[in-house]
Amino acid sequence: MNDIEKRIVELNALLHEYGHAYYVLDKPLVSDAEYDRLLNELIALEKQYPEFIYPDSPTQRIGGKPLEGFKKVTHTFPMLSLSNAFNDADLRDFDRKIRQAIGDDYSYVCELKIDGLAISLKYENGIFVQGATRGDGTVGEDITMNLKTIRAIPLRLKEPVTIEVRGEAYMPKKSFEALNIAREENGDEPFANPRNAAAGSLRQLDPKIAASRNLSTFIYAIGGDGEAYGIDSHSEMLDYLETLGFPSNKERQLCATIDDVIAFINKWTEERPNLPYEIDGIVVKVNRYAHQDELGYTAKSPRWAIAYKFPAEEVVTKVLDIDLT
Ligand SMILES: NC(=O)c1c(N)nc(OC2CCCC2)nc1O[C@@H]1CCC[C@@H]1O
Repeated sequence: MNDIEKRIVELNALLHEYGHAYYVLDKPLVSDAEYDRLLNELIALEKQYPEFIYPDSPTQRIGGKPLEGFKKVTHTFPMLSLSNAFNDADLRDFDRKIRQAIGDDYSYVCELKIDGLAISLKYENGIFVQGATRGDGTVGEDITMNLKTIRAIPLRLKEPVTIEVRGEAYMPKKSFEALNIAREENGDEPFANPRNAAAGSLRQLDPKIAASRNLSTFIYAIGGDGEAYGIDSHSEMLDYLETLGFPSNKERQLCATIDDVIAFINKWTEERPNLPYEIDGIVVKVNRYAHQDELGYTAKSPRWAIAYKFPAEEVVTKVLDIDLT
């Protein structure tokens, strides 16, 4: 490897590290100016030596020309949905069924239910190779080009593993507000909510539009059985995803009893407006994989998980500010 290629490899590694620190850990290691200086050096070297452009180079996040359409992708493992709970009685009913099936030595993991768009990401030997929407759970759309523009999605993992992960792509509240102001100024129809805005952004055929929408993501599952990675529980799996370089939501909590689950739900019912992203509920999952295997699945969702849905907020009709002059 000559000195030029050595420098290109070094710049790739540095920019992956700095990008992870900034976009995933929210703990910058260098100034924006330093990051941009290194990125511009890499762009210049790749221009001069295109044979040394790596597919997972940070310069490849915003792809080339707009697509004609989206290819269909059949998920290796179906992307399941969640059954719903709407009140304490539903939650206690869920808990009773769990206890009847597996006894009483179990615990739950509670997660914020991110109100975005479910996605699936495929990595081969640690390199991001394909990303898709959930679609109908079995067949989704290949939106790899658009997902590459999401800075929180690593193009290269910290370990060279071959893995498929699932998560939620979302648009932060502040980005949603700014986008709608811009759309109204341009005479475009504003998006109804951040979920629609995220979905609309990822369905764009031109990746430059998706790149401009400040999307992010939280990853919350491994496709297929996590045991293959030496993991025995959901909480361990989330920690493992973080060591690989994925963003996972830190507000999760291990709950020993359904009362603790209800306390967690009450806490986030209060805290919800202060979050920088929209959530539409709390996902409750039995933690240990052995228990998940025992409980199994219905046709479309796991028996070991439930989504508590917040009550739909009554729509406050906008009071038109009438000009009284
Ligand atoms: N939206 C979420 O934050 C979320 C989550 N935190 N955890 C899961 O667990 C999956 C894996 C097992 C079955 C559902 N799913 C989520 O969202 C799903 C995507 C499709 C339907 C649900 O909204």
